[in-house]
Amino acid sequence: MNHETQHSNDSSEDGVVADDRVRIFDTTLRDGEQAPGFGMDRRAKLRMAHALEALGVDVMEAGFPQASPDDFAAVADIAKAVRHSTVCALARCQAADIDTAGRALEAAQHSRIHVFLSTSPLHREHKLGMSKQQVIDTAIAAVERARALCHEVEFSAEDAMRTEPDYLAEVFSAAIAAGATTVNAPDTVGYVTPAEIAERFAYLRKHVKGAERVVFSSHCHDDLGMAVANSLAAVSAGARQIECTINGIGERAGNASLEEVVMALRVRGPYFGVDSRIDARRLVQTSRLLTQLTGQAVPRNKAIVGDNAFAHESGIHQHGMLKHRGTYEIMRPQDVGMGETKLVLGKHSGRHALRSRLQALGHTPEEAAMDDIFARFKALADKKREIHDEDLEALALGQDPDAAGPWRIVQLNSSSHLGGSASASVRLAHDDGREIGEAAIGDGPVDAVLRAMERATGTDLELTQFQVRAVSEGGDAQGQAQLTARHAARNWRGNGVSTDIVEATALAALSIVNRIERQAAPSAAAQPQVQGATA
Ligand SMILES: CC(=O)SCCNC(=O)CCNC(=O)[C@H](O)C(C)(C)COP(=O)(O)OP(=O)(O)OC[C@H]1O[C@@H](n2cnc3c(N)ncnc32)[C@H](O)[C@@H]1OP(=O)(O)O
Ligand SMILES: CC(C)C(=O)C(=O)O
Repeated sequence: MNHETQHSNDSSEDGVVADDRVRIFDTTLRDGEQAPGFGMDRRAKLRMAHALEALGVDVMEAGFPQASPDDFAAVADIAKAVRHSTVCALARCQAADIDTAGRALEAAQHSRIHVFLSTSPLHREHKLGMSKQQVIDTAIAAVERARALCHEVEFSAEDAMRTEPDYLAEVFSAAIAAGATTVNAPDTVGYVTPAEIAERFAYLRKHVKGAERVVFSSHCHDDLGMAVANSLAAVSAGARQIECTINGIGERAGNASLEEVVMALRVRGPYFGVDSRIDARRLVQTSRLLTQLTGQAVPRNKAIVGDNAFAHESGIHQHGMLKHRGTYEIMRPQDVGMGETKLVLGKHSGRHALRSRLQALGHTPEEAAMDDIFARFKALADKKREIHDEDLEALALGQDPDAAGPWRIVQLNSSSHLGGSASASVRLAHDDGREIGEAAIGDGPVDAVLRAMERATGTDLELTQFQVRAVSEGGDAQGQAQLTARHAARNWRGNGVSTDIVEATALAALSIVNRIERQAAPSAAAQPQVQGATA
């Protein structure tokens, strides 16, 4: 099958390649998929291919058809389905691989065969057993064979960054003469530094014959954590294709992350002077689809797509964000499809963020109440990893103004015994300077703590109603204890909120005792009738 070679490289009339944008060559479905734990069958690969096309990748490397019947079928499926990206297949410089790739790509709207061959001394000698000239001859034969079977050919010099620069230029010159329209210089083992790769690409663009007619491509691995930086350094030195993967998946430590490369070019556009055509608003959904298809999640701190990428917990950051978003964000979450910025309330949060959230929930506590709410918030946050809105509601509720009073809990312990009984001990402090400790045994921890509270405060509480309800999510959810007790021929109601239901009960009892004591105080007559107290 002969194909008129059509440059998908946007080359101008005289064959000089347009320099104005970076082509995104996604290899999620090949380099990404070949890594342990990330395998996908043909159905999964087709679903991912549709997402990559919608994302706007210029090229998607759909697989390695010679690898297996299922990978051949996956490439063929994708070639049939995808219309707005070039569909690429990888092949060794062996006739059978190349012919198989050509067959798999037959239905493609725009097809590319990507042939590769090692060029470094170590690979030449120990892996291939080839001389320099044999490598060149093999590469030429492979490119010429592939040209007859697809629209365009890419040649990769595997382990290019550990290849002698002058020899690498010689190999690329031969591949271009044979018909390659893209030449790719992979950092196959993730070895090079940004300064070195920039120097190498500048050298290649100067010394490769036909350089002006082809696209130079960079394919970086992350063994030393420099894949994205190296890819961007290559762009600065003239590379106009970056090979990358969603979530940075790939061999060993993975490849350059597509979302990071794309957003670096987008956010620092003036610095790089070129951009890709990726629809960045689809980055998060594409990342999550890959997670769903492979079952491999990304870490919370993953750049661009991680759950924490636009989440702020520390009080200083939250205060800054409330004043001006640019204090701690260099892009908007909406730009990558992440939704809204999150100010996560937790033990590192400050008053500004807490007040802001309470106001959003309809609570406008007075300054004095705010200090107490903040203290209870911090105590709660020390126990819970994240504070949910329900927790805040409960705190605001639990901070019933009537509940404030002379008594406060200093220490509380309880333990259950075989057979169901329990013991509890409390240490309470009073505004008048008293500090009282008492212990009690009860039918269970709630009964025991109520008895201990009665003993410590000298207040008889005849429990008439006891309700507990979860007021937030998760295993460490808070519970709200609501008590009704009779004292001095009246019903008194109190509530307490805590992740520990025994503590919630103690707080509820304390709110009743405080209310009773305030009621008994000389100025009580001036106070309004309190909620929950009935004759
Ligand atoms: C850097 C990269 O990521 S390259 C892509 C790596 N991806 C994969 O390998 C996944 C798919 N691979 C496979 O399924 C298998 O390796 C196959 C089907 C391609 C080949 O399997 P086998 O024929 O059993 O060979 P095997 O994988 O054991 O060894 C590789 C052979 O290819 C040769 N070879 C390796 N790279 C190349 C190349 N670029 N061009 C030509 N021959 C090559 C090796 O010299 C070796 O040859 P030998 O069998 O004559 O000794
Ligand atoms: C096949 C080539 C491009 C590759 O994956 C590598 O060298 O890492």
